[in-house]
Formats: sequence, structure tokens, C-alpha cells
Amino acid sequence: MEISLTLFSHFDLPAMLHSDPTSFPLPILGSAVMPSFESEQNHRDDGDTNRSPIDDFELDNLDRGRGQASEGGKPGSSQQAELFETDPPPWELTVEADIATAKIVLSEAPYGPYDYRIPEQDREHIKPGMRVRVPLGRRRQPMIGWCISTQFGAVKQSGKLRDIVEILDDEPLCDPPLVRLVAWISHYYQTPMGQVFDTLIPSSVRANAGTRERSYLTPNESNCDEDQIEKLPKKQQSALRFLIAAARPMTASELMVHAECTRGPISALESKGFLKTMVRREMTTSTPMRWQKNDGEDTSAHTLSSEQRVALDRINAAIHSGKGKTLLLHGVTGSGKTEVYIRAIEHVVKFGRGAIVMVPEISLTPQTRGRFERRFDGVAVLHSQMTPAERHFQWQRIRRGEVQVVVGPRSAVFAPLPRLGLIVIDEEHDASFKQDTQPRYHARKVAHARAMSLGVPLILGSATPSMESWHATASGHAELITMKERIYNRPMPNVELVDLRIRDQRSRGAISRQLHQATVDTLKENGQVILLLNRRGFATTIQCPSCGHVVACPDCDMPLTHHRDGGKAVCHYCDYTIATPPWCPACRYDGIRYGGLGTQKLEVEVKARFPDARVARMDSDTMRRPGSHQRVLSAFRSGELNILLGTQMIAKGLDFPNVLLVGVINADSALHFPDFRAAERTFQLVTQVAGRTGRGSRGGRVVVQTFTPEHPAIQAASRHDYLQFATDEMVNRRKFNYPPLGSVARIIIRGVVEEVTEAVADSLVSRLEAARLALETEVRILGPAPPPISKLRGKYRFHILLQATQASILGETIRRATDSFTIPEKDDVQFVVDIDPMDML
Ligand SMILES: Nc1ncnc2c1ncn2[C@@H]1O[C@H](COP(=O)(O)OP(=O)(O)OP(=O)(O)O)[C@@H](O)[C@H]1O
Ligand SMILES: [Zn+2]
Repeated sequence: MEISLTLFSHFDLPAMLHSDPTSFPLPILGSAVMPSFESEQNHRDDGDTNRSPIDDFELDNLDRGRGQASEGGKPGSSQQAELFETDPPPWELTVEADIATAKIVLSEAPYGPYDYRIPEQDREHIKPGMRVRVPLGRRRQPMIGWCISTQFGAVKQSGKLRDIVEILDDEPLCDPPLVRLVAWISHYYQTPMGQVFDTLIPSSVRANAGTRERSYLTPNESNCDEDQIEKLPKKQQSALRFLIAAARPMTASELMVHAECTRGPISALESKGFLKTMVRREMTTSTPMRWQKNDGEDTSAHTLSSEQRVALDRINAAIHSGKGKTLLLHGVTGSGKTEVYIRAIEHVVKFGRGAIVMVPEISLTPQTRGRFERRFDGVAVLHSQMTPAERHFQWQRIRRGEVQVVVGPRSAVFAPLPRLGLIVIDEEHDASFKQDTQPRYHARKVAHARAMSLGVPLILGSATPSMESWHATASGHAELITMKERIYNRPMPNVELVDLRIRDQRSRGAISRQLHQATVDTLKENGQVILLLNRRGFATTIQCPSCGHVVACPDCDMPLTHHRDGGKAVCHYCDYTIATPPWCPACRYDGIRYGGLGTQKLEVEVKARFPDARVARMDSDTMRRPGSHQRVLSAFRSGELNILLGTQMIAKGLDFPNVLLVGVINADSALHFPDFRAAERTFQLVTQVAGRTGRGSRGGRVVVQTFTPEHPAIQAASRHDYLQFATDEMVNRRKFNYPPLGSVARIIIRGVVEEVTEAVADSLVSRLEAARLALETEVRILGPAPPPISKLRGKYRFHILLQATQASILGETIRRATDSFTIPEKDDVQFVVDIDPMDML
């Protein structure tokens, strides 16, 4: 069996792989305090759950972050010393009084922080969170950096400090709490602060997208005494008097209109020094509202159910406490969680505060968007299809305090609301809340840090909470609120399991007899059907039956998927595309086979089986164009469509009362992934998609096809039994100290030459082992080994997995090992640290 694939494929394998049991005695949890996704930095013994990890985090720690590797970049090796021609000998260190300096971090290597002198005239103006231009290195290369702190008073070495050249912002782009959040993210996720700033502040904001500069005129007070004005020609006099009377800056053309003059007198006033010019940057656009609020849904506020009432009361109590607190709202599918969020936000808004609501991708749930837009005046919806100008416009609105509710994906956690009162994460178990490029942050973790530091509640909502959040309720780090019933006490749909191992139950094709019959019955009753298949494309493998050759991506070494539209073979990892070969490229055998099932093939089968039904397919191939989700979903809502089939994007949050049947084509597809979260993902997916039916008065049923009906995750999902699933799963996690009972980190090393890449990975392991020894930490180090995707976009990959009881131990060990780890440029190898990875591929 391939070691590469097995790091997580069975629970016992890591133990087998690990050669030195003494360095990681199992079990390690006996006496240790259980960590959670909550701030393990604080949860030693104090039992204080309301503190933010930021509270214990000092900006001084930052100097340690220097020399970090960057995503796709080279480890920055530059130290402060390199900035200067020579280090001053100690006896020349002067202590100069009354000097102002600023700590500046850069977005590119070397990242800093570095000290710069603040020129006299900028002292009043500069603040942390502003961008500056500074000279770097011997060649005094101009760089843009972020100011993270300022110091006034005596400073060593001042004689050698260089000056800040220019301050680029009129106002800070981050307020002080956000600057602290940046510092904490930088520390926890081991990413240079400059890169975190660039993540926090959208590029459209940094680039002033959709703005232009305009010049405004004001009277030059010092020249404008009455005697002087009297002497001016008539037209100039009247223009100037008009501007003085107006008592506000005006553009030249505005003044021309109001003072009824031509450009001439104004120019004359300017050249005589009667006018001053000031330049302001302004938005050129207001945001175009392309959104149709009326999507046919009931718009009124509901009378709360008793469970909703209790949930809301508990959330409101948390809001009133003025303390940070995490609440997990575990409500079954269709229990009305959104209404609870809306009421809680209404409450916060009453007190003049705002809220952030994070949702998986908003375009998948236009319904959710509509619900918020109908109930609040100032809503900013952030989504992936915004233009840079729109994004910038919304950001400015948010920062000015004009927005009460921000709805968006994980990046909304950084929304610069000036008076944030509440953060909500809906479908908090969703994998999209973890970013897969640096900084590889999890929005839940960041939201927790932000909420606790501001003393406001964080609400996590889900029908299938992540194991992390569930554990947090058990360990007292989050308050559990349960809603067991659906709205109007509607029953949960009945789930039938179809065992695909039994020949009778199979049929030719992807749809079993049972599912076929159920579809026929449902269509007859005018009900709608949702079919889930989590693979896109037509056929998922292209293989020669004669020689066994599999058509694969040359850059990723993964099998290509056949797409029937256009006859393409596509790599789903890097989008490499070729025309699907008509015969075997290896042996020229003329009968190559398309195996495995994708949504395109399912669509063909569904249309053949149910020729009278109107069918739509939803996957990332059909949903490329902006607005396509909304189009398909509103066609489905209006009843124009009978059957909706697609990948997991149809499993989320949809609320259509006429869906009477949900079919899961293959419940096992996620089950055999080499990842310790495979069972959790399977349970979540099946439960969530099953929850799309039975939401109206006509009830609903679910047919789940599987090769492993006895699997605990599938069993629990078939009974909508989260508690059973979570209890079983926690036992498995505990056995191997997997999260949430322990912490995991992953280091990915990638390079063009396989041997060189592996050698770098080996030396990194040695450094990690040395760090473990020096720090006397109990950290388990696995690897290096090739991950399941051992080659991606032409680069070989190795990974190292690390486990410990607490994230802080892992963090320290990795920091120590990588702090001054430099890889020679000629090796062309990069490494990336992923703290709390969600993905093991
Ligand atoms: N108190 C109420 N009375 C009547 N209808 C309600 C009430 N609260 C919510 N609803 C309606 O119930 C339906 C389900 O609510 P919602 O979509 O918020 O469920 P949910 O808990 O988020 O489910 P899921 O986890 O499946 O997304 C919606 O159509 C909503 O408008
Ligand atoms: Zn590829």
C-alpha cells in the first residue's frame, strides 16, 4: 500500500508509521488540558472562556516572525542588519531624545518589522494601520509597507535610522483592534504581518479602485482681506465672494456655474494667490444594484417558535452581558436558524451596532441574501463576482458606519465595521471557511479572536456542527443552544438506504430501482426532486482496457476527467485540458473506456429515464457565469424545473417546500479519502442534502445509495442523529489525538526536482526534531511523505504532519525550526506551513 496515501487513511496507520514511540507516548491526553479551537493560549487553568487569544498576545512578539517562508516565495532571510551598511559598534549607540520612530512591515521578503524615523512634519499624521513608502537595503529601493506602531521619545540607534519617505493614506486602513488582529493572525498562522495586511485589506481598496482625484478650491484666508478684494476686477471679486460665502470647497466647474463666470477669472484668482487648491480622492461610482430583492419568498417576520424564542433569549443575554462569548446554535435542518440570527442582529442594531454574517458562498444561497436584504436597510453583501470598484465602494460604506449588516464569505470576518456588535457564522462546519492560501486562516478561529477581543458574542450555527465546535461546548468554551424541531414541528424526512452491493438493488446505470421508482412517484405527485452526485464531468477515468493505461495530467499525475461537452479531458486539480483521445495514447488500442460517473453522465441518464421531466444540472461547469445560480434556483422555486441534480453546491441551505424527494447517488464518495475528517464530511453532506426535503406541508423522503450502509456515519445520517455520530467520532479522534482533541499542523514542501525537494523536506524534519528536543515538547512528527496529490502543477510535493496536544506547542516548535531556515535559491523549493489544516491532499 502506498505510504503516501495512508497517513490518514486508517486511524491506526500514523501510529504504525511513527518509528519512535518514546517521543510521543500515547495516550498523551491523560493529564493535559484539552485544547479546542478556542484560544488554547489562554485555557491553561483559568477557565476564562471570554478572553481573546489576542489579549495574551504582545506586539513585541512580532520581531520573532522575521525570516518566514512565504507562499510561493523564498524564505526571507534578511535581518535588520542588512538594512544598514554597517552595524554601529555599541559605543556609538546614541540615545537621542525626542525622536519619533515607526515599526514598518513589508508585504514581500524581507518582511520586517523595521524601524524608521518619522519626519517632523508627519508626526501628527502617522498612525498604525497606514501605508508608507520606505527605502530598503543598500540600494534604497522604495517599498510600500504598513505602519504597525509608533514610538515617541528616546530611541537607540536613531542616527542610523532612515526616514519614512511618504505616508500613503489619509486615514488608517485598519483601526487599532484590527492591527492587533493582524498581529495575532501573523503569529498563529506563521505568516508575515505584511501578507496578513494584504489579505485583510482587499486589493481593490489598496488600489483605490473606482476612484479619481478631484481638485477643490478654497479662499486663501491670508490674502483675502476686504481691501485686497475691493481692488480686484468685478468678475474675480464676485467669484471670490461667492466662494467665501459658500463656506465649502468647490471644484472650478462648480464655481463657474454658481458664480456665472468663465474659467478666466478663476485662473486669475489662483495665480494671484487668492485661492488655494486641495486634492481629494472620490468614488466615481455608486454601487450598481443588480440584485432583485423580490424572489417570491414570504417577506414578513415570523412569530418565533418556542425553540427559536429560547435560542434568541440566550443570544440576547450574551449580547447584554457585554462580554465575548461563543454560542453554538445546533438546530436541525429547517429549524429556522436564519430567523434567529436576524432577530439577534435586529437587537444589536437597535443599540447602534453592526453585525457580520458569514455564509458559505453567497451565490449558492441567494435566498439567504434576500432574507437579510429585506429585513435591514443597510446591508452590504460581499461576494466573489463583485468588480473591484464595487468591492471598494462597499468597504468604504462599511468603514464609514453606513452598514448595519455585512453578509459574505470567510473574508467578511475582516469587515471594518466601526461598531461591531455580533458575528454570526452560518453552516459553520463548511470547509470554505478555511483559506487555502497564505495566511491559511480559519474564519471561525479569526472570528473568535476578533469577537472576544471586542467583547461581543460569536454565534456558530449548523445542523451538523464541526467536531471542533462540538468539542468546545463539551469543554465549556462555547454555550450550546439546541433546536430539535423543525418549524411547525414538521417531521424529519424518512431516509431509505439502498445497499449497492446487492445485485437486485442495482440497475444498469447510476440510479437504483428504488430511486427510480421514488422519482416516478414524486413526479406523478407534482413534487420536485434533488439528486446529489459529488463528481463533476462525464466520466472520471479514461482507461485503456487493453494495456491498462490511464490518461493522466502530466503536471499533476492525476487521472483526467472526460467532459462530454466539447470532448475534453480535464485535470480537476490544475485545469490542464486536452481533446479526449479516441484511442489509447500508449498502445493505440481503439476502444478506450470511460469509467466512473460524473454529473454530466448522470444528467444524460436522468433525461433518458424521465423524458417528460425538466432537468437542470448545477455544478461548477454549468455555473460559471455570474447570476447562473440565481437563475436556476428561481426556476426551480417557481416549479419550472422538476429535477435538480448537481454536486454539493445543491446540498447547502436551500429551502424549497415542494422538494419531496432527495436522492444521494453515492454516499461513499467522500468516505474513502485519506483524511481523518472523511467520516465527518460524509455525515455532514448526507445529512445536509437529506435536509433539503420535507420542508413543506407535503413531507418528504430520502433515498441514499451506498456500498457501506453499515458505516456509522451513514447510519447516523440516515437517522438524522448528530449526537450519535459526534459521540462515536469523538472516540475515534481521541484514540489518535486528532483534532479537536489534539492539534495538527502540516508543512508542504514543493519543488521542481523530486530528489531535491525530498532532501529539503528531510532537512526540515531534522530541524523540527532538533526544535522538539530543545523545547522539550511532545510533538509527533510524521513524514516526510508524498501526499495523495504528490505532484501538482508540475511540482513534486512532500508533506510533514505534526501533532501535539496544544496548538501553541506545535506553533513554537515549527517557528523554532523554520525561523532561520533558508533554502538555496538554486534548489527552487518552497515550503508552506498550514496550521490546523482542513485538507490533507
Ligand atoms: N417562526 C417561524 N414561523 C414560520 N416559519 C418560519 C419560522 N422561522 C423560520 N421559518 C421558515 O422556515 C424555513 C426554514 O428556515 P431556515 O431556512 O432558516 O432553516 P435552517 O435552520 O437554516 O435550515 P438549514 O440548516 O436546513 O438551512 C424558512 O422557510 C423560514 O422562512
Ligand atoms: Zn493537472
